[in-house]
This record gives sequence, structure tokens and C-alpha cells, in this order.
Amino acid sequence: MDLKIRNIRKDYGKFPALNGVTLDIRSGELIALLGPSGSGKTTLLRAIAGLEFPDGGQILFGDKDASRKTVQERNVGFVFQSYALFRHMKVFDNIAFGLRVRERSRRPSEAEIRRRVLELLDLVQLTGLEGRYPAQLSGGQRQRVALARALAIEPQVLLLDEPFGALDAQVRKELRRWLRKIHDETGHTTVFVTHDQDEAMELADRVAVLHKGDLQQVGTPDEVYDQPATPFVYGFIGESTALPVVVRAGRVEFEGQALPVPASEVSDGLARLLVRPQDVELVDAASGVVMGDVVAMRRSGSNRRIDICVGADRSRIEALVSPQHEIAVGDRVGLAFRRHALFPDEVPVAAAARAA
Ligand SMILES: Nc1ncnc2c1ncn2[C@@H]1O[C@H](COP(=O)(O)OP(=O)(O)OP(=O)(O)O)[C@@H](O)[C@H]1O
Repeated sequence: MDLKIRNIRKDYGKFPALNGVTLDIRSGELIALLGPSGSGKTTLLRAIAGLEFPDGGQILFGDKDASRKTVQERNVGFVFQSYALFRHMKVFDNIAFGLRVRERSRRPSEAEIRRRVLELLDLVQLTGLEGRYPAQLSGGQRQRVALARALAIEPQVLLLDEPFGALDAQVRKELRRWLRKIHDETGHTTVFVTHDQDEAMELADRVAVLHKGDLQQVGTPDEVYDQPATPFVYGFIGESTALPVVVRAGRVEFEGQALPVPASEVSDGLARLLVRPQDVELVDAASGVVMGDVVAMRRSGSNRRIDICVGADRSRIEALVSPQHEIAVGDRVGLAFRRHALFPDEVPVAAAARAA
């Protein structure tokens, strides 16, 4: 089942939670809605589910307009962060619930329900635990029951809202891999919400990045990481620091000095040169693109993080180097950038940083 989201708007009071979002989700795709808190991810997921009616726009399930259809009519499976299992029901009955409450004409026989529940228990690797109550399960197991329950109704679309949010890091990682496997086995169109970029990048076929109700970019994990469409995406996915620059007559200048960086499509005016820490190279002071002073360093996993202040504004650039790299706080270094991105800047970066 493919989904077409057309110019969806949702306002809460004067505030647009979704600002005209258009997104095509392909049949069988696993897509992540990624963004910081308050960016509109849950609102979009709830609009797809039919739990929220948008103020404008259209949602198509296949070629049919589902905008005014109820949750039941849309036949979506929904998994929330907070398990939402029925505590007084055993695992078996939790999974069977969606089938048992169907109107008689669409309800499978008890034998068929049993067959399907046992099959799902096998899929989510919980065979043998069907007689337990939710309180007798671990968080990860409960979440797997929640997924089995959502899958039981054979949904056209599976919607997951931070499904692993409440679990510890190790369990989250395991469930991620497991969810990907289940997705590949069942082939459902799946939309999941997360604010965790690693989760989105590892799990999803494509990532839709939201910011303040706007869809900033949709692409494969490689596309959003390597070709970020906006400064927000560049900053949100992966790490980066920014150098305030000026584009003048097609040249990029930092504090009056021309940098060996093409201005590309960026027109004259204030701009931001964004660099990821792993793309900052420390060279000797004379041969760098810009010069700076090492002001701090700390160990970070298998690397060393170096904070370097450059220019009169003391803009901070971060570099990631090998711990073997001989360097000390107070050293004057040259910086070269292996890769970078240049974006026009409506707000002067230095002024914004000072205001903050
Ligand atoms: N029922 C509501 N009434 C008023 N404002 C709401 C309501 N639901 C959401 N909002 C607002 O809409 C915006 C988007 O909320 P939404 O829950 O979609 O964000 P989110 O990206 O899912 O955030 P989080 O990661 O924190 O869950 C937020 O500013 C939020 O305060």
C-alpha cells in the first residue's frame, strides 16, 4: 500500500504543527520521520493513522482519499512508545484482541485466530510466553507483543511512534535489527517516528527530516547525510560546526581572506561554511585555509576531539583526530577542510551566536 501525503496542514491555535507537508511513501517501504522534539513527527503519524484530522491537505491510501476515514477504515497497525498492552489480558489475548473485536462478518474463527496468534508469536520470538501477563515480561518483550498485536489485524500500513523510546540502549539496538528483519519478512509499508538519528539511519530505507512543521528533506540515509538540503539537516544529521563567511563576487571570504572554496550556487552576501569534525584536517599553521588556536581537547571513543577558535570572532570549529596526533591546548594550527557545505545565511552566524 503506498501513501501520498499532500500538503498536510495542522494548526494548534496560531501555531502550525504541520506546515504543508507533502510526502510520498512507497509500498513496502520502511520510512523514518526524524526531527527534534516539537517538529511535528507525531502529529504527522497521527494524521496518517486517522487519529488526528488535518486542517488542510489530503492523505491517499493507494489511490483512495483516506483524509476523512476513521482509524478502523484505514486498517492501520499502531505501536506506541508506552507498550499500551492490556494489563489484565495474557499475551495471547492481547495479540488476539484486534481480531476478536471485529464485527461478526469479518471475524475469523477461534481456530483461525489461534493459528494466527501462534504464528505471530513465532515471528516476534516469544513462543511459549503466550500464557504470561504483560507485568511478567521485560520491556523489550512487551514491545514485541505490542508489535505482534499491531500485525495481527494484517494492517495495510504499520505506524510506530518511538517504539523503542523507553528501552535501554542495548535492547533498543537489538530491537532495531529485529524490526528491520520483520519488516523484510512481512513487507508492510512502515512509518516510524524517532528523534534518534542513529536509529533512523540504521533502520530506514528513507528518512524524512522535519523541523518546525516543515519537511526539510526526504532521502536515503546516505543522501541526507552526504547531500543535506538545508543547514538544519546538515546540523541535525551528524555533527558539524559553522564558520561565518561572506560571498563576494563569487568568492568565499573569511574575515576578508579568500578561501579556496567554490561559492557554487550561493549568491553574494552572508553565508555559513559548515564542516563535519571528521572532515577538518589539522595542518601546519602556514598551509591551512584558516588559522586557529586549540582551546580544548577531550577523548571521544577511538578519536580525540579538538576545539579550535578561529578569527576575530573566535568562531569555534571542532576537529576529530587520532589520539596519536601530537597536539596540545594553546597550539596554533592551520585548518584544511576535506569536505564542507556552503549555505546562505539570513541571520549573521556570529551575531546569532553572541545573542545565544
Ligand atoms: N493536542 C495539541 N494541542 C496543542 N498543541 C499541540 C498538540 N499536539 C501537538 N501540539 C504541538 O504541535 C507541535 C508538534 O508536536 P508533535 O507532537 O507532532 O511533535 P514531535 O516532533 O512528535 O515531538 P516529540 O518528539 O517531542 O514527541 C508541538 O509544538 C506541540 O506542542
